[in-house]
Amino acid sequence: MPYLRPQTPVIGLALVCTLVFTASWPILIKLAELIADSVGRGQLEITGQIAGLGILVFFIRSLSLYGQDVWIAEASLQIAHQLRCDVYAHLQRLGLNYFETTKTGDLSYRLTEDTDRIGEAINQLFHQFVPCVLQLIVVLAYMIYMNWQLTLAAFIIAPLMALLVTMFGERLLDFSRRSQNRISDLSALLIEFLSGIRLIQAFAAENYALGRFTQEAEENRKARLGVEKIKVFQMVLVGFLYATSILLVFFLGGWQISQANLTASQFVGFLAAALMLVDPINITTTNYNTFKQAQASVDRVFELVQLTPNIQEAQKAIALPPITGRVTYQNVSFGYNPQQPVLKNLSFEVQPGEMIALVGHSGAGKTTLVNLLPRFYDPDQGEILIDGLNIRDVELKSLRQQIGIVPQDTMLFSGTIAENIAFGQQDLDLAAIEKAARIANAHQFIAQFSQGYYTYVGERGVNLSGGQRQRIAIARAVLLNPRILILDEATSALDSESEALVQEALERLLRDRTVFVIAHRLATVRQANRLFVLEAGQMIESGTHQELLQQNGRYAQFYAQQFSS
Ligand SMILES: Nc1ncnc2c1ncn2[C@@H]1O[C@H](COP(=O)(O)OP(=O)(O)OP(=O)(O)O)[C@@H](O)[C@H]1O
Repeated sequence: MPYLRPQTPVIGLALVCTLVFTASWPILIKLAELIADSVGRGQLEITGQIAGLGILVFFIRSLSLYGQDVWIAEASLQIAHQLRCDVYAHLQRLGLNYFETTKTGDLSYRLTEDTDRIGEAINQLFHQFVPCVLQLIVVLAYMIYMNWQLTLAAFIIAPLMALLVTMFGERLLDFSRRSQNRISDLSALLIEFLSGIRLIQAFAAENYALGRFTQEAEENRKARLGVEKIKVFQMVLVGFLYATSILLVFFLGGWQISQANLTASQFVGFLAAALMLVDPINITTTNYNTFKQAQASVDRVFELVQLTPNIQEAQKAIALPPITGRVTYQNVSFGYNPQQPVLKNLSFEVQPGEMIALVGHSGAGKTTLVNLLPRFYDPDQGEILIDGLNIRDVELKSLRQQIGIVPQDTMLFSGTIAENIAFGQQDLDLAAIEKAARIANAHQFIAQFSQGYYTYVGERGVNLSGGQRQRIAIARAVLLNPRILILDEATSALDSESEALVQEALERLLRDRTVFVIAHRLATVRQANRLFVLEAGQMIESGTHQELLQQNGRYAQFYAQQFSS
């Protein structure tokens, strides 16, 4: 309803057209009766006049049909569009934990196909269903007025038809749900396989992938076949019952004519009316099926709307003022699931401009520790403060805008290099983008492309090397100019020239900021003001590289394993 309401003026206009269209039915029936009469009597002039009138009625009908269909299309497409945008906006607010456990293909299917199906159902509701129901009522009323006995004969089977259609509708809903879930699974699998095609080819796993794909496609075929069988069976049955009723009408009509209770032309008029019911009966039955299928889509789409983001803004959240970058963790504990704590009672304070290198074995909790700072997750216990303000009390956007992240693998979105550097910003300031790219040692390679900053990257564009991507990510962070920076150092080795360029760019980026770096390089740990050594979610040592080496504790061991060679 909230989506239909804004469209009421447009739908209202369409319904006016529908009424005009419907009103033409009894007129046409009357004209059919009159023309049959005049043809029977051989009155050519009157036949011509009636035909002329008929053309006028058909012309007005056509105009109103056009208005009705165009306005309804406009309203239903607008509703589907609005719904799609709203659901996407809602999805974006859900926490990372949701996306980690959900298949992208499934979500994308719900936002594309399912939403379309809902729009299609709304279109059919107003474009076909309402006009057909009105037509049924008007024509039926006119038939009763003409000859109630014949009408009764024609509709004696109607309750049985209605019962069958409803019964089939319920089964159809069930099958549609299954079928839509299946196709959604198929599209999820397809996205997974296509994005991992390198791996599939590298492992010569084509047959394995094809096997899984075929199996999923087969399930989809079966589910679809179920839906189609129900629809076809229902259509055939309704058609059979309808034909039976018409034959009954012929029998009763013939009897009435033989009794002189009915003239042949009246019978033609009645039959014309009865024929005008064929389409609406067929269409309303098909529409009913479409609605049942759309109901499954509505369930699937609104299931997403009902998800509540696990990261909520406080009711009286304030915008985080420009920060200096002091970060405090107070007794922070966190686990992705409650039974398995990943961070255990962490407490530390980092001063503005300090560079902290996080070191520890894989799985020690380094990424998790920094993920809590932009509130990708909230701690189960304890508090995190920035400049003395609890991050739960500030607006998410203002918090995240002041924290820059340079990930290990840089994701490039389809678009120009300039758009990728100024990612998330509405207006592109090319001078600032170029300046950032120069600081990030990226300007040189960008300038070599014939389109420069307007070169298309990502899907359908040029592919950049690992080192180039990293420098784009650094340029992004330079442009954002955050006080706090999180850097996940790439583990994959670059060639020495590229490595030197990235290193130099990083050194410029890190200057005068509070930095958390998940360190994989010796140069970084040496450069850091302090190292935090994590093990099983606890900070077991902290200090400078030299201090920790002198302590000859866990870091010294770790250093010997990781860096000394
Ligand atoms: N999204 C997640 N859901 C559930 N468990 C997770 C998730 N991310 C990480 N973990 C678990 O939390 C623990 C810490 O992971 P984390 O990624 O923080 O370690 P790390 O020190 O950054 O490791 P690495 O150096 O390998 O990246 C690991 O046991 C990991 O399996």
